[in-house]
Amino acid sequence: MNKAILTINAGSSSIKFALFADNEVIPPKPEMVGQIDGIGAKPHLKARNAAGKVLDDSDLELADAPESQHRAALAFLVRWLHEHEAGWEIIGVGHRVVHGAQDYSHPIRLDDATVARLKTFIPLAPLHQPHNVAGIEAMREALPGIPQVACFDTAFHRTQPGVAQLFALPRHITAKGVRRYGFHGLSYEYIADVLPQHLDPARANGRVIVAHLGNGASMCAMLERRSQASTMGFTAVEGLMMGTRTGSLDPGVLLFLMDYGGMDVKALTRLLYKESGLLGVSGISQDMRELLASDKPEAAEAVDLFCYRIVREIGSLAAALGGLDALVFTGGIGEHAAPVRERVCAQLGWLGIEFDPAANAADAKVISTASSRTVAMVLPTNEEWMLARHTAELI
Ligand SMILES: Nc1ncnc2c1ncn2[C@@H]1O[C@H](COP(=O)(O)OP(=O)(O)O)[C@@H](O)[C@H]1O
Ligand SMILES: CC(=O)OP(=O)(O)O
Ligand SMILES: [Mg+2]
Repeated sequence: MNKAILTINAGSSSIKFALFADNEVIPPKPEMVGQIDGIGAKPHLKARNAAGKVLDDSDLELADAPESQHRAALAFLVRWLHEHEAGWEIIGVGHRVVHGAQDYSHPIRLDDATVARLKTFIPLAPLHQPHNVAGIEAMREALPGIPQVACFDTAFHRTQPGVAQLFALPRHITAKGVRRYGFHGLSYEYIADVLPQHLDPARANGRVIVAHLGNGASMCAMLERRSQASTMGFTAVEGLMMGTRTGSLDPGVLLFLMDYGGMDVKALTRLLYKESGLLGVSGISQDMRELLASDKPEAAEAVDLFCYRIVREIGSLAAALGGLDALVFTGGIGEHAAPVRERVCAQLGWLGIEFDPAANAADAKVISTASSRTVAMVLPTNEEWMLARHTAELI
């Protein structure tokens, strides 16, 4: 049988998985990819093999209540994999784990003690960490004895200067670990890794901002391809406006809502993570495709705010870097939503970006003109490949 590494990215409403062949090196293209999305609402499984053949595309009947559908979906996935992994021997499983706090700046092999440690970070990432841990537990149970590895979204950002990791809080609170961590690290690590293949060395190692725009969205400022600053901080709710998350919000709003709106922690968590962002402002959808296709003014306003917040934060990150040599778009929206890239880049002439609308509309790799002082480009991310590579290294 051929050896393979399985990767699991258990998110807030989806579980993405991929199977990579492992013969000494791991090729960037998986043998099989799939995802169960719509968890908590209308779960649906889609999977295809390396040749693009659809292996499954069906709604799942998961009887459980929405809150327990994650576990049910994982159990289903384990059964499904057993039926479809014919010819592959899984020798390791790599898990994306959103929060590694201050403890982990590198991927780790998982055991009972480390899994227990990861559970203590659940309050730091309530939308992600419980699902990440559930994925680990389900896979450890389903594949006993097979090594499992955790790769952290926060790890890439541990190179940030101290000042970029601090809140203006009293020291005893900072000492409890209330500091800025940053997320989407596997995506940034991948982009940092491939940047020299796409840019001249001076630019690739220069002042680069990467905009990871997916359901969750953040940006990272890099120098010498190492993280210097990020828009996300203590939790994955800071920074940019997202699908259903507010992004940065005047903390006074929270005090007001607690004092006069009768909202408690649970209600505020729901508001900040699930009811706001593109969904909250548009009142229509969290899905950028739907908003771009809509002619409702609320949809247009949501997209306007999304782009405006990106432009504002690019200004902030460029200030931290002392200028800008390249801007990279990635993630579902960054890779596919040309109108979003256009609105952002059109407002960045002052940072040296001379935008090329035709290249952008054609989804070209470089979307700035040949004479542009700063390069703007689109690079598809590959978090799964980073997971597989780290897992292979550690086992
Ligand atoms: N062709 C497209 N045009 C505009 N937006 C798109 C397109 N394809 C995907 N998106 C958007 O990308 C977002 C999901 O990004 P993705 O990176 O897949 O999310 P996740 O954070 O779940 O990994 C959604 O808002 C979706 O509407
Ligand atoms: C950290 C984070 O926001 O992740 P995602 O984009 O998968 O929601
Ligand atoms: Mg994502």
